[in-house]
Parts: sequence; structure tokens; C-alpha cells
Amino acid sequence: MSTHETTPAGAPDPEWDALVANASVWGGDGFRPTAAATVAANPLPEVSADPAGTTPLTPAWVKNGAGWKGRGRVARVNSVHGFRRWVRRQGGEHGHAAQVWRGLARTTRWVKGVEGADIDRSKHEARRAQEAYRAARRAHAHKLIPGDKKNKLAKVMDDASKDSAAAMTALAKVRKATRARRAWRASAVAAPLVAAEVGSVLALGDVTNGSLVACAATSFVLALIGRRTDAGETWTSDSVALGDGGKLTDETLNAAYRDAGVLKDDQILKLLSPVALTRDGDAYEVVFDLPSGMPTDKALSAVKGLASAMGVSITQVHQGRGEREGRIHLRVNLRIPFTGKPSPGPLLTAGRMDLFKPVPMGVSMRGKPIETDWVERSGLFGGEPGAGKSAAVNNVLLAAALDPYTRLYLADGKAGFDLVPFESIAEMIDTAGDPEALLSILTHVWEMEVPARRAALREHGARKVSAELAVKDRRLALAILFVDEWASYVAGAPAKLREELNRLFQLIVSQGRALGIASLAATQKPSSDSVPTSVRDLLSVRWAMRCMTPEASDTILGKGYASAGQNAQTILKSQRGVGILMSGESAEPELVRGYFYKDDEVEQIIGRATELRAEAGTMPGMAPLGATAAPAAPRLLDHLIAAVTATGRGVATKGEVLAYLAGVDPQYAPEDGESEAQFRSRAGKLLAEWLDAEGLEVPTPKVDGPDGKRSLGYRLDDLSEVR
Ligand SMILES: Nc1ncnc2c1ncn2[C@@H]1O[C@H](COP(=O)(O)OP(=O)(O)OP(=O)(O)O)[C@@H](O)[C@H]1O
Repeated sequence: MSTHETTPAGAPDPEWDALVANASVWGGDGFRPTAAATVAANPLPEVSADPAGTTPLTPAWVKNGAGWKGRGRVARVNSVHGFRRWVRRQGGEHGHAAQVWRGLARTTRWVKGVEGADIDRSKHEARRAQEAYRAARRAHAHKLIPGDKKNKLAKVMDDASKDSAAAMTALAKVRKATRARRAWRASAVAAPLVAAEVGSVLALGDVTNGSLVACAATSFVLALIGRRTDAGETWTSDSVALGDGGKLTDETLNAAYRDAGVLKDDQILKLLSPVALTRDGDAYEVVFDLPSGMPTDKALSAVKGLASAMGVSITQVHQGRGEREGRIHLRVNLRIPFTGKPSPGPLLTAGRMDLFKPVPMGVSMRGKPIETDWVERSGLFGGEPGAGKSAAVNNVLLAAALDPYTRLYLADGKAGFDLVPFESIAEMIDTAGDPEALLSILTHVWEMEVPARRAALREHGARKVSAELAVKDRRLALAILFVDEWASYVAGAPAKLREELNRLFQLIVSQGRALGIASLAATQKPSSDSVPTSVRDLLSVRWAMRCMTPEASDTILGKGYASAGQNAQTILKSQRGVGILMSGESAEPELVRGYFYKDDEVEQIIGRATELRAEAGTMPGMAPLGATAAPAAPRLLDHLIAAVTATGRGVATKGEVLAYLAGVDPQYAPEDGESEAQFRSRAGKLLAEWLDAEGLEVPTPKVDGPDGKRSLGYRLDDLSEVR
């Protein structure tokens, strides 16, 4: 123990006197010399144990009005939601009426006890003894029986009679004992009821109110007895227990971060919001700052330790980066997320899509629909076999299919069935894993799509595609190039072909973006040999489904993400279709479960896409690139109607229609050196082919020509009906 040299009491102390005389040397609100001077007369003033207001575990929100307001809001929301949950609960077997009823039934059963079985057994014995006696009596009553045998039967009858009487006595005894036991148990039940009734009446001094209180108490006890259903379940949906059973509070939160090694013993988290349950009661959420000077990554990388400290699975803990370094948005799910039924995909009910608008991809852990913009984007989908990559990519492909102007170039290196349903609507497709086929797709995109788009952009004086430009000029509608399992293609290709594939893919990915070509790749084994690094770095949207290793996860998301807590290896096998989605250059990775479209749903959507495309004249082969160079070209039917309307007679001959078409579409214009008959024959054939391709069946009756002569033609009424 340290000792201090002090001035003896009562001895003059010039230094102390000087200080007392000059009180201004004491600053702040604490200990003042005036109080010290009167220490003998008055007790010491109450000194705050925490003058700076830094008491450990005092959250920051407590100290301002907004924090309390927020807390109040949380409490209000929690009670409203609690009440709603209670109301919902009343309808089912966990409702309080059901509980009371179960309690009553159980109490009655307990009072009745198991003695019923003893009575049944005794009854059975008595019945058998009676029957034996009756049989013996019948046998004895027989007339033609020799004397000594008759005597024997008389003895048997006597014995049976005695047995029967004994059985009847035993039955009466069991009944009596049962009645006594039941009465005893009934009084054990009744006593507290009577006590409650009498106690309440005496306490309240009023029979009605007393009875009501006694009734409520009885119901409460019965509800407790009937709390568990017959299957042994209790009401849990309003339970807020986390992991091993505790609640998340300011204290347990700090303790978890301390146990996980993020905080030292003397450090605390600065809570910016109260630890509160979310509206749906699915998770706890809180925002806090780490102690000053501590980087966010220290907490992000400790997710395993945190999960262990909280007694939950690693997939239940989600730490998001806050607006500034050291700030964390923590969410701890009460249950493992994404293990229930997947949400139905919105494309099932969507009509036509516009790929220039964000595409619905899935649902976040918070149940928020996640959409991704695919304009000027490209994407990489990675994960172990069966993780849900194809299902995830389908979200983009099906949305693209429902935009009738989006062209699809698809290739499946695995030669599987995932892309087969798209065969009828894809511009070019390879479902056989043939490297040569992939080469022709990439060559077409690079040598046809890219130059055509460049030319169109130049014509419009624009630098990149936009929704407005695409409406004006369909050449600039978006296109999707999707290569599934690139590694399988290059593995089966000779070195030269491999090089060419790599070269073309890289050129398309890097230059196609601004031109409206979104390139997508999916791979089971994300590594530099499965998707060339030069290409991978250019793919802006990344979706890492479950991976075997943290390194594989990092290969998809980028170096360092796994150690910072974004590790797709931690996704459980049961969480199919779940992945860490990073949708854009600056976006924070987020755990998302993709919408899942079953095979028949895919077919249904593609059926609708086919109709839309046929209607828009964009089925493959119907509108080759460049053929629709006219801005927002009207459909053929529109031209026919315009041609017939132009005559003013409500009808038009074929000759008149072809002459009109020649004026609006260069395909129908007479070619150099073509005679009138040749022109009519060629243009007529072309018209018939296009009508057929568009699935239009327009009648061609004989109609009056301008000169009154009748010839084959079209009627406005028929055309309007076809429309
Ligand atoms: N979002 C999802 N929700 C629910 N189940 C899903 C989801 N995504 C995928 N699944 C399930 O996982 C299975 C495998 O999915 P999918 O074929 O997309 O995996 P994959 O990663 O493409 O596999 P592979 O690499 O072998 O092609 C599906 O058949 C489906 O049952």
C-alpha cells in the first residue's frame, strides 16, 4: 500500500490556505475547495462516479432525444406486432380458448385417473364368474343325469356361485376405492378454486368481481396446463430466444464481441440504436460504432467467433459496413435464413419486361426484393455444382426473354438441359458444349452485333446505348451473351481455338458493355483457368453461391472478401440458390436467395416470351439485325392497315398494298431491271412469307380496284379483326 506524506492535522499549511483563498484554480463541476473547506461541518458533496458520462454499457442513443424517440418507436412497433401475433394465434390450437379447453380436458382426465381400467377388469371377472355359474346351473338342471354325477355338478354350481359372489364383491370394492380416490383428487382440484373464489371475494369485498377474478385465475391455470398441444408443441412464434436461449441485449452484445476477441476487456461498443427485434420478429438489429481507432474489418473477420459466442450458426450473423469506418449494422437472425420455401418469382405474373429497367433477382435476408441493373453490366455466377447458378442466371435470361427486343446468345459448355427451353427464342444457341459452335456465336457477336451497334450509335451521335435510343432504333436494344461453364469449352478446344475464344470473349466483354451487350458467365470452379482472369476482372456483377473454399469465394467476389466476412463457403448446403450478390462496382455484397423457376414455370414464361416476340416480329430470323433500321419500325400488319386505309375505300387490291409497301420498306421496293410482273411476284412472295412468319392469317377476298375491276386484296374489317 502506498503512503502519502501529509501535513499533521491542525498544523498551518500556507500552500493549502493560498489555494482556498484562490478558488478560481479549480475548474469544472467536480470537487470544489469551498466544499473541502467545510468538510468537517458538512458531508462531502455527492461526486458523480461517472463525471464524463462514459459509464460502460451506456448506449449513445440514451443520451439524446432522437435515440429515445427511436426506442419509443421500436417499443410501439413491437407491441402492435405482438398484439397482431396474439390475435393470429387465437385462431389456432395455440389460442387461449384452445389452451383452456385442453387444460380442462387434462384436469378432468387426471381426476378420473387410471382406475377405470381396474373397474373394467373387475367387471370382466364378475361377468365371467356369472357365466360360469349360469353354465353350472344349466348343467345341474339336466334331468337324465345319474345320481353321483348330479352331486358333483351341484358342487360345481355351488363353487361357481361363490366365485361369482366374490367377483361381485371385488367389483364393488374397486368401485368404492375408485370413488374415494377420484373424490380426493377432485377436492385437490376444487380446493384451490374455492380458495381463489373465497380469497378474491374477501379481498375485493364484492361477490361479482371476486368471482370474475377467481374465474380468470382458474382460466390462467387451465391455460397453463393446456399450454402444450397434444403433439407436445408450445407457442414459440413470439419467442425471441437466440441460439442457446438468451436474448440479445446491450450487455450480451458487448459480451459476444468481447468473447469473439474483437473488444478488449475495458472496451465497449458505442450503440447508435437500441438492440431491437425487427418488425417481423425474425431478427435482432442494431447499429454501433467500434471503439475509436478499430477498423471495421476486425469485427467483420470475427464472424465465426461472434456466431459461436451468440450460440447461433454463422449464417445467422450478418454485419454490414456502415457509412463510416468502424460503424457496423448488425443483424442476427433468430433462425437460419433461407431454409423455408423459396419466394415465387415475379416473372411468373410479369407481362412484358424492359431490360433497361432493373431485373428482379431474388430476396435479401431482410426479405427485401433485390433487383439488378444490367445496362452496361456483365456478370459472373460461381459456385459448386448444384449450388443454384443456373437458377440464378435464369432470372436474367427469363427477364431478357420477356423483353421481346433483347437478343439472346447462349452457350452451355456442360451440354446440359438448362438452356434447351430457350432454343426457339435465342438468336444463336449451343447446347452441345461444342467449342466450334461457341466460336461462331462469339464471331457473330463480335463481327455483326458489335459493328452494327457502333454504326447505329454513330448515326445517332451517341456514345452509349440508352432506353430512349433503343426505342428509337431497335438495333440498340440490349443483347445478352451467356456462356455457361467456360472451362468445359476451352478444355475441349485445341490451343489455337482456345486462344481465339479467349480473345473474342475478352473483346466482347470489354467493348460490348457500352454497346448494350451484357456478357454473363457461370462456372462451377471459379479459378483462373475456368474464367480467364482478364475477363473475370471485367465482369461487374458477381454472385457467389456456395463454394468449397474461401479462395473459390474470393475468386468470384474479389480478393480479401472472405477474410472480411463475405465468404460463400459458409453458405449451408441446405441453402440452395443462396449466394453473396455484389450487384455493381460500388455495391456492398449482400446475401440473396435467387428466385427459383421450376421447369414448367420456365416453359410457361418462355411460351409468353414467344408470343411477345412473335407479336413484335423479333423471333429469330424474323428481324435480322439491321432489317429494322427504321426507328421503332411499325409491324407488317400496321403497314397493311395503313395501305388499305390510304385507298379510302375500306379495301385495297394486292397491287395497291405492294405499291404502298414499296414506299415504306426498302425490301419491297422494285429492284433495278425488275419488270412489273417480276416485282409483283417477288414482293407478293415476300409479303406472304412475312405474314406466315408473323403467324398472321389474313383473308384475301376479291375486292373492287380503283378502276372498278375486281381482284384479290384486303379488307379493312378483316385486318382489324386479325389485329
Ligand atoms: N433459388 C432457389 N431456391 C430453391 N431451390 C433452388 C434454388 N436454386 C436452385 N435450387 C435447387 O437446386 C437445384 C440445383 O440448382 P441449379 O441447377 O441451378 O444448380 P447449378 O449450380 O447450376 O448446378 P450445376 O453446376 O450442376 O449446373 C435445383 O434443381 C433446385 O432444386
